[in-house]
Amino acid sequence: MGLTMIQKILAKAAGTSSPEPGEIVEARIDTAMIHDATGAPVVAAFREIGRSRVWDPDRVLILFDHSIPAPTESAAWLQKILREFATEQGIQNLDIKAGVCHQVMPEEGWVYPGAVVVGTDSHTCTHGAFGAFGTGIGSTEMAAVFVTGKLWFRVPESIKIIVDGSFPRGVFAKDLILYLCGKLTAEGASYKSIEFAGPAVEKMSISERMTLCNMAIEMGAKAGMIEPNEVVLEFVRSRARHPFEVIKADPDAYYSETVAVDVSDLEPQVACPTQVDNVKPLREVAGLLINQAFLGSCTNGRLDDLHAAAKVLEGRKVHPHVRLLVVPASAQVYRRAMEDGTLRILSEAGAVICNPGCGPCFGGHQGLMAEGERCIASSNRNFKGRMGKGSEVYLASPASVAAAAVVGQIVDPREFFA
Ligand SMILES: CC(C)[C@H](C(=O)O)[C@@H](O)C(=O)O
Ligand code: SF4
Repeated sequence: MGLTMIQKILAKAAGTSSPEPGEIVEARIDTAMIHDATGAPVVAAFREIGRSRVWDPDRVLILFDHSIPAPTESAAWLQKILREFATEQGIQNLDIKAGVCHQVMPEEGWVYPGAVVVGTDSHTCTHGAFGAFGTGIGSTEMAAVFVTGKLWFRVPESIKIIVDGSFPRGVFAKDLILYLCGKLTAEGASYKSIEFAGPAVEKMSISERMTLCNMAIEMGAKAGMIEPNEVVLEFVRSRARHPFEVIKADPDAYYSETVAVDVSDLEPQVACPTQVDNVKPLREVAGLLINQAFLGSCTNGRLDDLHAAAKVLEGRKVHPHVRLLVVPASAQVYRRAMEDGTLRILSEAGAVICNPGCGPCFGGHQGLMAEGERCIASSNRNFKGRMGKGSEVYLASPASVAAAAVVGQIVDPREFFA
């Protein structure tokens, strides 16, 4: 029996030949990332272990993204702890302004095919878009990684999702992943690795691949992975911090489940409060009034997402009862959107453009809601009270977010793409 992508990556990182699903392996870590929201407990756990030095300061990355610039004194305090830790440990890779960790890591070459990437953030699964094994870990696990450079994993089984067809106008990768969350449910892939494949995925841009892998965790998956194509390889070749090897699944690999989808007749989707798998065709909730629209996050805060929104918003105005918050996922995205005129279009339409980071996605700052208010968001979670106690979040594509911002209610975005 052949091996899946995750089996092969773990085999290489652990120096074993063919680990079976369920087996425990100890893998070498290529990149270890902590951020401002979860970094301080890692430092505390590291101190408790009693070692003085991290195993390799050049493989440790500290990013400030959740609450930047610090909106509270306690956020500033957590960041101070990390700055001091970086200085003490000789960690050069600390960035306070680059943007959302999962966007910045590939941009800066921390993610490449075959790499084992861990972060104290659940959406570290995004990095499967580059053929890496990325996964979120806890703070004490990260402290152990800081000491040893290794971590044990139970080798996951894999689910294969084969995507065929071409997206209709106004329907995007985000609609596909929302549809899949609804179909597989929030526990449907618990501790499994999801491999996305098929002709529609092969054609996808880096950004679309990231959107898919980003939400693997919303189905409970340990990882989401896609075999890199030439576009991905071209991107990583000029950036990768270490030599890498492209790892593909064997043709006769074992999958616990195979799901086939054709996107040709997919329609815009929305995940209704308060679970990511509470997914409906968007038309079923069309007409719901919204107070806020959020375009950003590690799911959909990239240049093509801003472009999709700009296409809807060009020459139009954000509805007077709505605040549209645009938070580019990274400083690079921000600059490109500035250079190509996208930010001007969004600003002229009435959007509030914030500095790169997580912003309102997790209810941190830059746009919380009052009780009874409703937001349509391009992010990945709509849990109870996430963006403010008693408020509601509907998850959708950037196009659906922009369309709702114009009309003041949830509306089918396809009419803007006719
Ligand atoms: C704050 C952090 C631990 C959290 C996560 O791990 O996902 C956040 O990024 C989120 O999206 O809810
Ligand atoms: S953008 Fe949102 S989902 Fe992504 S890491 Fe930040 S808070 Fe988490």
